[in-house]
Amino acid sequence: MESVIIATKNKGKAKEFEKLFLPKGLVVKTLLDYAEIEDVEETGSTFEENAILKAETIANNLGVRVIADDSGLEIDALEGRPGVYSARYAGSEKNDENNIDKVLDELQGVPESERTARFCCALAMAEPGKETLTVFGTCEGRILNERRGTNGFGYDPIFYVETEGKAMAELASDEKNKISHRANAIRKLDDLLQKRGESHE
Ligand SMILES: O=P(O)(O)OP(=O)(O)OP(=O)(O)OC[C@H]1O[C@@H](n2cnc3c(O)ncnc32)[C@H](O)[C@@H]1O
Ligand SMILES: [Mg+2]
Repeated sequence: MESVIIATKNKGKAKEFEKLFLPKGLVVKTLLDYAEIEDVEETGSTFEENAILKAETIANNLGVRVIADDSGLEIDALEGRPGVYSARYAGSEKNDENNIDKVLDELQGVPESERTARFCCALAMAEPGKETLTVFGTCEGRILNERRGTNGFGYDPIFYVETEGKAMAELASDEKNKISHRANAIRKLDDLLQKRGESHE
């Protein structure tokens, strides 16, 4: 089977990409398969900039086409935070549980109607000698007062999806993969490639 390289070390993302690309007949490889590759510093101020940084650095390093995902949670009552700092919101160690606690603390006393938020996902596809493509997907929701569900990763237990009537972490993976920011971004990438008469190979 053909393969696609995703420049991520996040196990939660890796699992989702595997399931999202399998129906396209593509096996996913991630940086978890290339332990020797060092982390790319995410110095950009937007999801797009960071996705491009990760994709181009790893594509040049490996000499092949690579897709990178930079994603996170934008909370309106926090002026868009944690945003590009989502992975390390509660400190320099990446810790999903501490990140959730920090968000819940900051939103204490904020009423339901003002707890609107969205997950964002920028994907960049880079290949040495070619123009880098970027796409952007979102998923609207609101922040719960406490955790619900154990599926998914990151902020999924406190992100309520109105259209599903469930927290993201209460959705089965195939349900999340229909409506997520990541799924929406992949659909846009597929459309862009199709318009250009290209494919993922
Ligand atoms: O950079 P890579 O290696 O891909 O892994 P990362 O975990 O550092 O990923 P990001 O820099 O894109 O940071 C995104 C953070 O946003 C959160 N996040 C992204 N997508 C999410 C999702 O689908 N569900 C819940 N949280 C998500 C999660 O906490 C991630 O750590
Ligand atoms: Mg990162």
